[in-house]
Amino acid sequence: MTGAKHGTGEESVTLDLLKRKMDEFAKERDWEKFHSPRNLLLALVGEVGELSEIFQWKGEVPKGLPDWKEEEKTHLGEELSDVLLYLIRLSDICGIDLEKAALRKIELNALKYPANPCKGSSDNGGD
Ligand SMILES: Nc1ccn([C@H]2C[C@H](O)[C@@H](COP(=O)(O)OP(=O)(O)OP(=O)(O)O)O2)c(=O)n1
Repeated sequence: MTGAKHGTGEESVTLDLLKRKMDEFAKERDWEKFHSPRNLLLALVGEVGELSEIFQWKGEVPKGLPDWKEEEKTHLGEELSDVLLYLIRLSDICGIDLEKAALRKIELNALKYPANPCKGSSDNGGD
């Protein structure tokens, strides 16, 4: 599996690269039969639960998590990754181009929430 390079010898990470790696992972294990839309959605929600547990009962935490131990941050990175990977896989299995859909959604968000009236206010009149 190859991805674009930036001359550093390291693959540049894109949603497409992660999508292909997840596809390869499932194929190598003959797990495609388990990666149905519903199963993937439930797996995604389960991982969101595991992500939530990390923050559970901690109260508000400062940005950058300055007081967290390295292993806590590593664990956080793992759970964030599980959520991302299942989301990418779910999108792929549903035939959704997530890169395109997300860019389009950002454009729609900007139309719905024009910068000037919304600036500095979270009471933006959205749904
Ligand atoms: N049928 C499966 C099982 C796992 N994975 C991949 C996607 C996730 O990135 C990760 C999830 O693995 P686990 O279910 O073992 O979950 P955790 O890694 O969170 O382990 P645990 O729940 O023990 O903390 O593995 C997958 O693609 N398809």
